[in-house]
Amino acid sequence: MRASLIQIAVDPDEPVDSRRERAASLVAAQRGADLVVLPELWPVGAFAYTSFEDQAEPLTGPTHTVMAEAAAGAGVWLHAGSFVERADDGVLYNTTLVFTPEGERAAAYRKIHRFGFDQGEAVMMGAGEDLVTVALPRTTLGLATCYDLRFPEMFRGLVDAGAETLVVAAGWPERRRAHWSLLARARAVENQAYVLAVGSAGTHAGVQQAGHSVVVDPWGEVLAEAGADEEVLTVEFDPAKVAATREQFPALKDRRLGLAAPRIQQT
Ligand SMILES: NC(=O)CCC(=O)C(=O)O
Repeated sequence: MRASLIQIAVDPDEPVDSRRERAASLVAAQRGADLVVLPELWPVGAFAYTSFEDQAEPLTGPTHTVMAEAAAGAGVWLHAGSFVERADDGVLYNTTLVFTPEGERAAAYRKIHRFGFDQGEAVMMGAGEDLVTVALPRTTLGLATCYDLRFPEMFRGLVDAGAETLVVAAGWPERRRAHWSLLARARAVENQAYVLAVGSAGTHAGVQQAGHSVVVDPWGEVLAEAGADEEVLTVEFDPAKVAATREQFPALKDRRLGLAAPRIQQT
């Protein structure tokens, strides 16, 4: 399979509509790929909290329209990163869209773990409740967004639901880049799955982005890694390697599920 990770730069001086058109052009240039992935909140910027209200869109708003057309135009599965969704009841969500090569929406995932502790996204947005997987012809995607990367139990849930390729769309800051690289590899090794982690470039509301999108195989090897600036990272990977790795080194079979609520001995 060939995947293209579009590490788009978010420049506050670029109008959102222009960036949307630019993202669509970048997707159009990926014809021939099986899967194209964009990062978290690239229309507005993951840390541009003061713009969330103004830039919120309904599920089928401009980002949905432009990305559906881009997927169909290029004939690719498109993980369109995430955008600020305003639900019918007015609640905002950090929502990821996935489109088929025909431009049909295959999935929508609302970010489960909101970042910011007592501010920003954590107080401005609702939390998703559902794990989401998407069956492609040769692999099943498990969807996660940025801060989700820190929660291994979520990824194990995705694997239990059949995910073999874990896609993390992020707007990860440069100052915690070491965590990004480490956690992407950890999620791949512990789940014996591919991890496609796509970040953004540029500066979101003064927060320098890490870039360094990365693709890790089920053995924890880094297959490809981007630099800090805008670029498209293209990688070929073999989905069959997930089953092969799980068979050759069957650690997932050694899970002690009965200990999910372990007895505690205190002395
Ligand atoms: N947008 C995010 O979720 C940022 C996450 C982050 O900065 C971190 O986990 O560190």
